[in-house]
Amino acid sequence: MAVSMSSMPPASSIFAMYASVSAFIMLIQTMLNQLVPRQAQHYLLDLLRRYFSPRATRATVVIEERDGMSSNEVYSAAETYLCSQLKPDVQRLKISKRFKDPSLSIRFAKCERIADTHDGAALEWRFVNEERRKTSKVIDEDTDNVLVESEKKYFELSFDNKFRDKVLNSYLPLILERAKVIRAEKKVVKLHTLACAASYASSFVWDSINLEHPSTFQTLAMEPEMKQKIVDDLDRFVRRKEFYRRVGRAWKRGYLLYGPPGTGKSSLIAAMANYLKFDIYDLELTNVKRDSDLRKVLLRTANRSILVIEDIDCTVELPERKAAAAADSHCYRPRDHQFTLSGLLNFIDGLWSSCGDERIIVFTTNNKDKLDPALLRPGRMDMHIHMSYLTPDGFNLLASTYLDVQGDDPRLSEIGDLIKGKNVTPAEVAEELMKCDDVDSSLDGVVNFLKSRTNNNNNRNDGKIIKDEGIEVDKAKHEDIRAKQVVVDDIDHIDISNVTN
Ligand SMILES: Nc1ncnc2c1ncn2[C@@H]1O[C@H](COP(=O)(O)OP(=O)(O)OP(=O)(O)O)[C@@H](O)[C@H]1O
Ligand SMILES: [Mg+2]
Repeated sequence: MAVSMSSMPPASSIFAMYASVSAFIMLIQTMLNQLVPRQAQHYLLDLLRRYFSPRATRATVVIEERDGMSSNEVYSAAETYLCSQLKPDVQRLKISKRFKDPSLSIRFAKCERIADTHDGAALEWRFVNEERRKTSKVIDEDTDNVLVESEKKYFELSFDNKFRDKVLNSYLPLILERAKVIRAEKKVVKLHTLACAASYASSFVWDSINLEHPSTFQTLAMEPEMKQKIVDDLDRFVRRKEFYRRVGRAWKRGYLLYGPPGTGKSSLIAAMANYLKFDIYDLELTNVKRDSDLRKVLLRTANRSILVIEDIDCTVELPERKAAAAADSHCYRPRDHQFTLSGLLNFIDGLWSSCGDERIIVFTTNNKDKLDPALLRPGRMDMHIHMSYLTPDGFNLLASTYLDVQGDDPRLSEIGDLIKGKNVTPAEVAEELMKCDDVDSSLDGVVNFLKSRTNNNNNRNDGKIIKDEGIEVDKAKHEDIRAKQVVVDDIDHIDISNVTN
């Protein structure tokens, strides 16, 4: 962004001003000819000209599309802001829409002038699109994409020079904020997963698709107070930019979600992303072999995003934990990886989080008691959230979203009583609710399902439990894990002791 001065008062007043200044200087020159030596005359006249020449009254800010090889945030914010409040005199626009994008993307197609006002200041924007004779290739630092530039685009923002401070210190920051809000409203949340780019040996790229997960806080069956605490915590986090800066902390927040399979951990992550409109980076650690690779992939994640590491107890092995993990976990996978949990945590706590803003990190586990203490120590994960088996309140919510049956229906209280004391997951009950279209049959199905389950255990008739990823686990071993979880769950229903207010 460059600020330039130009003298642009009305033509008549410029003429009048110059005429009187010139006459005055000529008079002085005549006097000087008689009084002052010739060498000193030049110096004095130069001083006088500078002093009396008219001052610049207009300032122009130039905002180019690119700043070197990076894209210019101010340019993109100005484009978003100005296109969001198009005036009828804008003559030509570019409209596009990618499949699945919810709304149209609008850009200027040719040079345009747009007027705006801010706090008493009249502002004039000019969009300029200059064709280039020669195309040039640049690599976008933000996206690593190769861009072919055949045109130069920039905005010029002109205003009376007396409003210079107002424009730089309040108008442009306001436009950055407005653009952020407009983009957030329109934003399609993306899910990024790691892919190994064949063309760059051992380098990783994030592949992205639109996040189609429809989970929201409204559809999530959880204790209402717990849900509210999470929503409040997210709200507080995103509005506390200044707070984090003031106390010298990286603007990041960590959540540990723990609980049995099918209780909604992944659904909660999707609900968080949909609520905040933050992209998700799903980091599958088994794909990463070294600490250095991990750093590279983390540094390629964007701000306002959620980094998710699922099943952290299974994917990060510490040497001393290998034996125990091999003995009693279904998900132990031998690996030759040269990175460590402490490497991951140090990087997340240190460099990575300090070079970005609004970062959320979520770890999930089915076995909180198997986690390394380094992950659980105070200050590491800000909030520990227990995703529990289904409760009567949770069932009411499922009945309302799946069947449109409300809480005052007498059949719900019967089901609520059956649910108390039984370890059934929301996923299991949701499956029952999906079996038929008819409300009565669905509720009968849930009642039969619940009656078939004995209190507080997960007996199934086949003696085996099929877990995620198709791995079969002995029922006895699984129940041993569940039993431990029940004890842990009772203690740590929800731990928000480290939540800073
Ligand atoms: N709390 C919940 N509220 C609403 N639906 C839920 C909830 N928990 C689970 N479900 C339903 O069950 C499905 C599976 O849940 P989800 O994948 O979120 O569980 P999870 O805890 O992540 O399981 P895992 O530990 O196996 O990864 C969801 O798609 C959703 O339909
Ligand atoms: Mg999951």
